[in-house]
Amino acid sequence: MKKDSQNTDPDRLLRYRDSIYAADLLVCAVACLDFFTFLSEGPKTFDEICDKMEIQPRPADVMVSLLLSMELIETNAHRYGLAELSAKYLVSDSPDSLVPYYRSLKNRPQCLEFHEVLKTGRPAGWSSKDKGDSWTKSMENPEFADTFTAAMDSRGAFLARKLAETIDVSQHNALLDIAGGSGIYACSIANRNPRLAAAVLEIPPVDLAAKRSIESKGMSARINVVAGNMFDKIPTGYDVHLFANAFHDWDIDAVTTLAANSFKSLSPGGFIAVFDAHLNQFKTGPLSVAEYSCLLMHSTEGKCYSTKEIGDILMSAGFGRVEVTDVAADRTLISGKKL
Ligand SMILES: C[S@@+](CC[C@H](N)C(=O)[O-])C[C@H]1O[C@@H](n2cnc3c(N)ncnc32)[C@H](O)[C@@H]1O
Repeated sequence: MKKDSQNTDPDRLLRYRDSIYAADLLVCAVACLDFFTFLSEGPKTFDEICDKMEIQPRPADVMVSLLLSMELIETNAHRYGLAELSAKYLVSDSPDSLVPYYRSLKNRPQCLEFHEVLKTGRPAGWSSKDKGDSWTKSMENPEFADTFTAAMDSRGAFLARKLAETIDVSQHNALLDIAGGSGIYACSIANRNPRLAAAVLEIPPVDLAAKRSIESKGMSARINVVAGNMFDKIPTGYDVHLFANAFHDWDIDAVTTLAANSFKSLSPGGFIAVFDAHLNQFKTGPLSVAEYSCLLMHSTEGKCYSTKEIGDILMSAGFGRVEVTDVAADRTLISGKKL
């Protein structure tokens, strides 16, 4: 029987799914890189880690955040060193070493893929599909795009409702949900704000999936779908730009371009709303976000950014009054105003 106090928020279920790649990255760090033995020589800077391990900054950054969040490494004065637990158990020549135990799993496909992503910086196939296309390429296939968009829609049933309860658009007129997927965020926010006009910008063929999904929610009269590429042009006439779970698919240069495109086309007085799983400013947690970042680093060109990284990008694009608000399930809303 259900207890009165039982929490039915799906936080745990989201986390089980989103953290699925994290343990493989730990195995890869221990068994493929022998990373902790390397650190046992003494604390290293991030650049030294990348140079000596011959790994690329984007995946290396995700690995370092994961190990910091797991409290397996520590940071001091921009150097990373061993924590007590890893010094005892994850260094090859320690008498208590568990390295051989981890090494016995190093041929797991996901572990080998991580080694490749770390070395090249290029993402592996979505869902570790053998010789599969990258996520960006896969999204050009209408069948994959439909399945992926339905997945995003199901996650949005909870998260979009929570965001709609949090975001204040009462002084604004028109929202553009950029890379809006099924349009569930635009629908939820429009439902809660009857005066607000709303549209979804999506790249073909996902624009068609968005149209179908919006129609199935009975929202076609309120939510327009615009087909287009957010890197080329963001349509004008909107005073709220929502990027929900969109920045995390791209590297930092691409995210910088998106923020600049947004600032250019947003109406004066409007604001950008970045909704995502963000690391804290020191990139030491939350652990659930550091774990999710492993999946994104493995399968896309992105990762989970920190609140500081996004804040800095928004400010350099020209946005002011940058604010961070907790929403739900370790997701945050970062907003910045075009003053
Ligand atoms: C992770 S999904 C997030 C979808 C939605 N915002 C959500 O949270 O449910 C990322 C979306 O970005 C869209 N996308 C990728 N590249 C794009 C581009 N160049 N222009 C517009 N949308 C793009 C994809 O089609 C996909 O729907």
